[in-house]
Amino acid sequence: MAGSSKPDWSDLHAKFQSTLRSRPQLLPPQESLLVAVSGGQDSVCLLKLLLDLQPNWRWHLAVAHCDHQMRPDSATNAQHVSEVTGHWNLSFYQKTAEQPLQGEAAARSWRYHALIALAETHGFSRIVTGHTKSDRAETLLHNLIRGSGLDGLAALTWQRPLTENVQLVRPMLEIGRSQTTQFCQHFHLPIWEDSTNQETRYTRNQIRLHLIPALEAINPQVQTHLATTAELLDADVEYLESIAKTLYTQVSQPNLPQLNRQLLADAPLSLQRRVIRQFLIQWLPHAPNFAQVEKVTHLIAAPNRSQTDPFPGGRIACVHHPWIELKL
Ligand SMILES: Nc1ncnc2c1ncn2[C@@H]1O[C@H](COP(=O)(O)OP(=O)(O)OP(=O)(O)O)[C@@H](O)[C@H]1O
Repeated sequence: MAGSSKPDWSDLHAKFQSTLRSRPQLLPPQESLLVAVSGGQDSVCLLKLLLDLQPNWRWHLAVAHCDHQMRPDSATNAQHVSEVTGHWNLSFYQKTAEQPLQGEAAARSWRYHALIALAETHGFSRIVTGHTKSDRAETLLHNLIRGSGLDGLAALTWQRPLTENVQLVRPMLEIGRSQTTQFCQHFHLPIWEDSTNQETRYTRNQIRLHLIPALEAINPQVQTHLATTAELLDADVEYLESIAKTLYTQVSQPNLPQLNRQLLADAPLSLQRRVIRQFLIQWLPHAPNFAQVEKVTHLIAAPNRSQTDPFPGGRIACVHHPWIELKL
């Protein structure tokens, strides 16, 4: 395995460094970074890049691995990451699920909680993941197929707060998976091959193995173009969300589940939907889906005393002019 004390500078090192310089808020010098390493090529590539740049940037680096217990070889996978980390003289933190997790979504949700807990406990301000440009393109397509709005298409942002003290950072969004493959081969990095990667069991793998190659046959640059689309939409989402947030404070009551529909009536539909989504997120136990947001949006112009069916948890939205109220 190639050491990190005298890095053999590659094009990818230069590209990565240039991304960090052009986005100085991502991984500022001396920051404490908890690198989320699955053992796969993307996160191992990320770890080597960070290690090689570390002398200049003086970060405090450590590695976190989450064992979802979803595969029979998951403990060996964790052991592999621990050994790679030891070889590079970094601290290693692991979380193991108490019981095998069911499905990708459950695994992801548990993983983020586990990573946040590790970061909070050990004083890391940033969790850094190996998401690539290819992941961004695949996530955009995945969300498009599911009928997502702008927010889902602005897939995988560079950085977002997870808690008051911890940020999630994805510094490899300009790097494609073929580049991480080449990098790992060039430096003989020890990669853990995920046994589910080549299976088409999950939608995301189907997108990766079938849809992207079909789109690349039409336009070889499709991954870059999709990632650019996500980047553009991300800025639009940020802008719309900031206006919606201001409008929400103007039309809502601080501690009551009420919205002033008279004030909302003149806003564009796009903002009405965003405000109502924020309202439902604040007052319902689960994030609302599109149909639920639509039902409440229709109440803006509905006759007095109109109401929706009950939402999960039993609340209904009803019109009590000029208010839309959530009631039990
Ligand atoms: N078991 C794990 N332990 C630690 N980090 C992990 C693990 N699995 C994934 N990661 C981190 O998440 C990144 C993305 O991995 P992957 O694409 O497999 O996840 P995902 O389920 O699609 O997650 P997301 O919804 O966040 O995209 C990896 O590069 C790595 O940084």
